[in-house]
Amino acid sequence: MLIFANDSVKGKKMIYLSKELSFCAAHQLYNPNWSKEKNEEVFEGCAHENWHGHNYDLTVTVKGDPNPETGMVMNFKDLKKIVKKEIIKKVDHKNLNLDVDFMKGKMTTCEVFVKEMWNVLAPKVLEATDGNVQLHCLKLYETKTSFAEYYGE
Ligand SMILES: Nc1nc2c(c(=O)[nH]1)N=C([C@H](O)[C@H](O)COP(=O)(O)OP(=O)(O)OP(=O)(O)O)CN2
Repeated sequence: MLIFANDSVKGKKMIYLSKELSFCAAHQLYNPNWSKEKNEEVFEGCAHENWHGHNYDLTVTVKGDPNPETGMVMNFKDLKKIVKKEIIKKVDHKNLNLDVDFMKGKMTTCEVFVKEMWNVLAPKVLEATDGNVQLHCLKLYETKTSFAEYYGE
């Protein structure tokens, strides 16, 4: 089902609401079209054939107007449920290269990973809020000092 954002989302009283979630996953950065040597040259230790792991931190930010009756853009609990169901359960304690449907055949860099998460989450947030709330930003920390942000464009 295709749901479009309601006009109110584009209004001026928009509030940005964020929820942070964490997960652990294994991966490898490896381009199958390149030689082992080239992969090791470009990706260094991240190309190691027996994988390596990260403790990822994901910040999900949505935007909308507070509902006049609840005072909420969206209940944090509902946002958490969506992210857990659509993302965390699929990636936590998994191998991103082998186990995750939405990453099949993709490079598992922080950039590609955050973009693919967006493609999964954006329609689910709209659907769950009848088009009243939009995904605004995903911020994915791969390490404490390395992260990618995506705004859907
Ligand atoms: N553009 C990208 N570059 C790198 C990615 C990536 O996803 N996108 N990933 C890696 C590694 O997998 C690694 O997780 C991150 O590397 P790095 O930031 O160097 O990690 P460190 O823990 O060594 O960082 P410090 O500088 O020690 O804090 C590599 N590049």
